[in-house]
Amino acid sequence: MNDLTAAVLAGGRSSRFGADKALALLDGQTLLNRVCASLQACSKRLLVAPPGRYDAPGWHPVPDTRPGEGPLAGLEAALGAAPPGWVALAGVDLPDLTPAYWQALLEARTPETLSVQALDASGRPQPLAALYHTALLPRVTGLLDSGERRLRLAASRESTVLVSGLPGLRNVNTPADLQQ
Ligand SMILES: Nc1nc2c(ncn2[C@@H]2O[C@H](COP(=O)(O)OP(=O)(O)OP(=O)(O)O)[C@@H](O)[C@H]2O)c(=O)[nH]1
Repeated sequence: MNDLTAAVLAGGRSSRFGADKALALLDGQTLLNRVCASLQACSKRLLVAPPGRYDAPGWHPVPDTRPGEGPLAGLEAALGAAPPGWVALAGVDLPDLTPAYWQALLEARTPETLSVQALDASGRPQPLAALYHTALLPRVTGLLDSGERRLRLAASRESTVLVSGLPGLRNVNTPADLQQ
């Protein structure tokens, strides 16, 4: 994962969880540390979150360009801070991601690809554990400027490769999600 920039998004409100879910524990580790561990092999590692909120050694803090405006805005900050090339974007609330998951996405790229996303158990792409090319930055900025906030529109269908059958897509939104 040498040519990959990691970007973990941790600027959310955790309103459904009721406390900061980045700091919730699963098997003795915070969700933030678990997600970061899956991307530790990346050459550059960015943590997109409010300044000073988390202590993550080895992770470069990146402030949101549009604080509180959601994951698409977090992606804009990540693509703007990354060197040209591929970015692995991860929500802090996907604690079962592994290096093997990211490796599978990397291997699915083709020359025309600008995003690689995995299909979850219900067959929907998971845009919060996905690869994005920095060439998408103008599109993402245009979407945000026009009032769009849906992360799934960050890349066109034609430029997105979908991968099925990958484990690791548990998404923690509520305390009950942690028990499953
Ligand atoms: N940097 C950044 N990350 C965000 C922002 N909004 C959400 N995230 C992150 O994106 C991921 C998915 O967030 P959600 O679960 O949809 O939103 P949330 O605000 O964390 O939680 P809820 O308040 O329960 O909706 C999490 O890792 C959040 O920390 C934002 O504005 N900036």
